Amino acid sequence: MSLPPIPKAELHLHIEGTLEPELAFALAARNGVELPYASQDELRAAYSFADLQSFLDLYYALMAVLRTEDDFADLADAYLARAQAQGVRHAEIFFDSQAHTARGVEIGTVIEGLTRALDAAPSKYGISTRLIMCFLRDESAESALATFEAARPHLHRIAAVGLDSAEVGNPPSKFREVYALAREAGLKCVAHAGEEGPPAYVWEALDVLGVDRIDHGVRAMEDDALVARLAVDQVPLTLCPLSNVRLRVIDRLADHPLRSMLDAGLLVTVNSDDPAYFGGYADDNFAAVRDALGLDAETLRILARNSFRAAFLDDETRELYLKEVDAHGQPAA
Ligand SMILES: Nc1ncnc2[nH]cnc12
Ligand SMILES: [Zn+2]
Repeated sequence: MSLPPIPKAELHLHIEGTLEPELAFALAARNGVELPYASQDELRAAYSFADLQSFLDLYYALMAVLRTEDDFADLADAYLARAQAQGVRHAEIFFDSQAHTARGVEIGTVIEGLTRALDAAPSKYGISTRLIMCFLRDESAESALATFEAARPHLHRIAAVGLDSAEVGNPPSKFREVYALAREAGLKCVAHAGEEGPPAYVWEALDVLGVDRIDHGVRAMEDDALVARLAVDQVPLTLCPLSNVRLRVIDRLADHPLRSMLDAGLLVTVNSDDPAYFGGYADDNFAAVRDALGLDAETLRILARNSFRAAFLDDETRELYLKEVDAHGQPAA
């Protein structure tokens, strides 16, 4: 009998990136939205990306089907069901508020819909969750500030802020002010940096925004002083291996720097980013790096432990999850 997937936390997951073609077509029919694809297969055939921007174009276009609280609840519920099957015990979930408010969907609709599914997740799927509101970095700093103010009545639902979308030309320092407000409000802070952008963006995320984690950060490996800083401070990096191949950050999975990052003493985790688009959920990413990089069971256990070490959990819950990882694959006591 094969072992169930190792228990893990997923820390880099865009809920809009879990929209599978089947659900996209179902929501399109429910909401009377016309999709520019004749079938699910035709839509899937469009999932071939030259870079981050070519993915983002499709990712934002498909969001047109998400309109009501029920839509967001159904989207999150479908993700949680898949995550459970992949051994995910805790999920910290991004959402792109501005991508919805720009289409006339209110922020409260998004947050209430998502939290309905998230609130049910512990009893329904045995998964604890956090919500992370991302600012779109290719929108203005003023738009991020307005988004944060619009979210104020909902901040009890939000654990952290993040920064995503088109990286190059949109450095973290552009968002200094809104991150200061978020921290003042008691939120944790993360930011995508060093995916397509240079190591300088990772430095800015650390020193200007004061982030608690870096999302991606693969390009940090180009800067030895930055690697030393990340190692000394044990700043978690949320890697997304299958995403990096699909968005051509690297050519082949075998070229992924994950192993050198571990060897450099970095606190790296493995995540799925936008699994509906990139060919795999959390455990699929674990299996892919295991096979491509020849990782042994102990290294996979370190990655699973790292995911809980890097999560926004209280110490007691973190310890419980770490015990689950250690017990995985051991004979019952
Ligand atoms: N991989 C990614 N990088 C930046 N923004 C994103 N939004 C959704 N997926 C993203
Ligand atoms: Zn991402």
